[in-house]
Amino acid sequence: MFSNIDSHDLPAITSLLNAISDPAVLLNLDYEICAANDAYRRTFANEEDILQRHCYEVSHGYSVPCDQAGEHCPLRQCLDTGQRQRILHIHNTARGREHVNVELSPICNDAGDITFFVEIMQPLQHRDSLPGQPMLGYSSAYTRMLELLSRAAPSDISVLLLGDSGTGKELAAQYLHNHSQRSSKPFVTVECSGLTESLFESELFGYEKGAFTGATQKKPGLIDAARGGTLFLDEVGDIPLPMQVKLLRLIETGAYRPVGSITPKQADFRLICATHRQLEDMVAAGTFRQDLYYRISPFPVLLPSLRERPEDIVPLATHLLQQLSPQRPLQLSDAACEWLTSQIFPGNIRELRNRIERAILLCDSNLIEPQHLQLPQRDTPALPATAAPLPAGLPLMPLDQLEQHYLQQLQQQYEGDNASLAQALGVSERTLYRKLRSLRSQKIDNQPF
Ligand SMILES: Nc1ncnc2c1ncn2[C@@H]1O[C@H](COP(=O)(O)OP(=O)(O)OP(=O)(O)O)[C@@H](O)[C@H]1O
Repeated sequence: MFSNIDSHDLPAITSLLNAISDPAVLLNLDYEICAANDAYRRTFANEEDILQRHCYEVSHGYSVPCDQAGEHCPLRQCLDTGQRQRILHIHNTARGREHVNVELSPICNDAGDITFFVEIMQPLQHRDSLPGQPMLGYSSAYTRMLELLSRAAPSDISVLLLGDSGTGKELAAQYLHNHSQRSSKPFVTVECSGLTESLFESELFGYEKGAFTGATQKKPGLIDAARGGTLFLDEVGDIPLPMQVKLLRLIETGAYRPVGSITPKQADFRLICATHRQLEDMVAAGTFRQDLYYRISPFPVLLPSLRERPEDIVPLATHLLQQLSPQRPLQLSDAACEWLTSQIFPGNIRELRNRIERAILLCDSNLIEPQHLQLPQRDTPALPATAAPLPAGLPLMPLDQLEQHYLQQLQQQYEGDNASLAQALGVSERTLYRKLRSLRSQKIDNQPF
């Protein structure tokens, strides 16, 4: 029947595969499913006969192998390297599209040539960061990010979550905690921006009675609250330099002293940090300690912005619609989907969420149209009124030169507030920094138009 498998062998191979509790199949070199265990049939086959069908067609509905459809193909990689491969893929299941951890191992003949593969699949269950708050996204940029999270979650490694505002860094931190061995212990968030030095110490380390005016009783700190669990330092890039030293000491020694106490205490937490800032640039500028940067960043994960995953906008908007208005059977019209996909959301998912929340209130029927989603004035944040219009009769010049003049002028108007400037221009701060860097390196003259 199939390459090298006799139909008489099928029951024995199937019962071997049944020894694996996760869904598993035997594949041949032609990507055909030669045998499948019961768990696979229950999870993915949906009562269909899947033997002799191609894995890429059953799993993804493709007519060609994944690597020819622009995705990573573990079978191809396994063939190329001869090694076991692990990857996070999106599979069609009876419940719809789901992320699945795929592990593919080669089986060789006596001559050492690969003849078959055993593929074991673990659906990435409980993708919820919080109850009812799934990490939603099917684009390859998002799937790659989710794969990193799922690999890091079970270990105790410190993770640094990077990404623009509203990309889901806090949700990702919750996900890491919920899928870690510390998940039954507390998840404690420290909002680092705006903390003064004394507040930082007393909030984080706690204090003894009488340690300072107003300390009428002993108070445990957030490190105590996170004992055994996860400490999430949000906006870690906003911690001023004097406090960075204290944080570094804590991370390096695991020891701290409550304010007013002489007895050191031992901390026990897994550290997750997040920032929308470019920490490497801050290290270069001397505003973030290099030693602290290395301590918090052994496993950096970049959360993609919505601009990098426009195909996720409509699924996200649909999910938000159901989440924010569970009682009403609201839907997005085709025009609304088209409009949403064409938009730039500098505030990412948070901004999308705000638009949906507003549209729910404005829509009287069950169909959300573009006008419910559009803001009254402009759809992209307007530049301030002080932004000078380009003068008429502007000499013809290369576009990149024009961009440089324009950015230079805007930078003066924004007085160095690059975060606001980036938002107004609809680009990430990272992109703006890159453009400004090239502007500085080219030393264009400072003349306005
Ligand atoms: N993948 C996702 N699926 C569904 N909702 C999401 C996803 N990512 C983020 N959200 C929602 O978007 C909003 C913003 O997410 P979150 O607060 O985690 O972003 P953030 O990157 O931490 O933002 P900031 O840097 O401004 O603090 C929240 O309401 C969150 O529930």
